[in-house]
Amino acid sequence: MSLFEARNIHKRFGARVVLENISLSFEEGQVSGIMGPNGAGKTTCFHVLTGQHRPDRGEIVFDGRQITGLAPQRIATMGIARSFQIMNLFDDSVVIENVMLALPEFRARRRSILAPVFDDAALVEAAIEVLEQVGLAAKAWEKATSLSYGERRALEIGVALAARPRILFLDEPTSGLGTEGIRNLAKLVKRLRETVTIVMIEHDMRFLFELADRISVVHWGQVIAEGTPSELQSNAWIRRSALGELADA
Ligand SMILES: Nc1ncnc2c1ncn2[C@@H]1O[C@H](COP(=O)(O)OP(=O)(O)OP(=O)(O)O)[C@@H](O)[C@H]1O
Repeated sequence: MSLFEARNIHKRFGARVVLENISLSFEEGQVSGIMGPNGAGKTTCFHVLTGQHRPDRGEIVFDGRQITGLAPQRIATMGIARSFQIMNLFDDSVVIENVMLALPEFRARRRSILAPVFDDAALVEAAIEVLEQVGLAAKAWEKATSLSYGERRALEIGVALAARPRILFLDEPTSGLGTEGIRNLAKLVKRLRETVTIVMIEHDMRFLFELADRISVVHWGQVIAEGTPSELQSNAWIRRSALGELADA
């Protein structure tokens, strides 16, 4: 059985049907990609899978357990983490504090986010470990605002990893990054896939085709194609569509 499965998901906003009978499955230890044109329903799909939106129909199963309709906080504690399209960091804090605040042991021990955190050696050590995973340990004590855009993206992933998820959802991780930032992010994803299952929405085809084991193409709120990168490169629809920039590469 797949680690994560969404079956026959429907989602509408008023009269607008955004997801129409979407089924997706993500295997443990793999990088899964979701691609599709703007407005296809990809982000809505992530919102439904991670609990921000309740589906109108369908079910979501994680590690054999029904999570359909559970609150996002509950879903997060079960080992499902996500990053958002818009970066969501505490800019006035130092890098390490962003991670510390997201550690489950911080949440368990501290009642107020205003309480001092740096006197807790175990928390600092746990946060440093996460920062090492995303290549930011050397910048632990710098202000979050001093980071480059690519480093901020890595920190955002670190914040998601602080919950020690089994599956990590990334919504357009390359957005806003230049060539070097994308290259560094690709290296980071390759490292992280050793320890966490990854699902990412991505417009950058080169990035996605290089990293993903399997890709689902979402269009008009449906999965219109699915397969390995090489299977998809020969898919007639992909070759015809504007998404097929790699088809002839
Ligand atoms: N809360 C909402 N209420 C009404 N309509 C919504 C809501 N959220 C999304 N939509 C609509 O659903 C459609 C799909 O949006 P969504 O953001 O999921 O697409 P997407 O594939 O992620 O696009 P992009 O690649 O541009 O991020 C859009 O037409 C959007 O306007």
